[in-house]
Amino acid sequence: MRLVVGGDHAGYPLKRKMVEMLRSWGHDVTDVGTHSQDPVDFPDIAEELCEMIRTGQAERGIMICGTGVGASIAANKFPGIRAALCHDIYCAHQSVEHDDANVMCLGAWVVGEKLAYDLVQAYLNARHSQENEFQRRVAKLAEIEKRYGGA
Ligand SMILES: O=C(CO)[C@H](O)[C@H](O)[C@H](O)COP(=O)(O)O
Repeated sequence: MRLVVGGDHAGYPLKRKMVEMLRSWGHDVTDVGTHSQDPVDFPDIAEELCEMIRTGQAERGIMICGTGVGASIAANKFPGIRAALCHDIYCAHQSVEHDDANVMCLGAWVVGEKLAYDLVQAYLNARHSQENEFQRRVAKLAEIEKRYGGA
């Protein structure tokens, strides 16, 4: 899968390992940074990551900050982005199956490395359900964006 991965300074150590792991699994990964533990602002990383999805350069994104909260708040500001903060396996796959999440957010201060890999695997293996109720709800999210000025 074509993936974009990013994170702030708090997420950097896990993000670096995650990029390596995803590549070893055969994914085509773009790493939008950050590339050190020098402080950066997560909204700037989120913008770059989300733009790659919005322009079709990546199918899904994974964004890692300290808690995953800032990453998810920021990513959900961008039209067309459905970001899910997932720290359990059930949400990791259901966020795609029901809600077609195209960005998964993780907190590097919250989950360990091994759980993070399992969460990402569950997220990437999941597919959005074609059932009417789930399609309808995702379409309504897009309608809300249009009504409130999103592109
Ligand atoms: O967890 C986060 C936001 O929800 C991010 O990692 C923030 O950048 C976090 O607040 C980092 O804090 P720091 O004091 O700048 O390391």
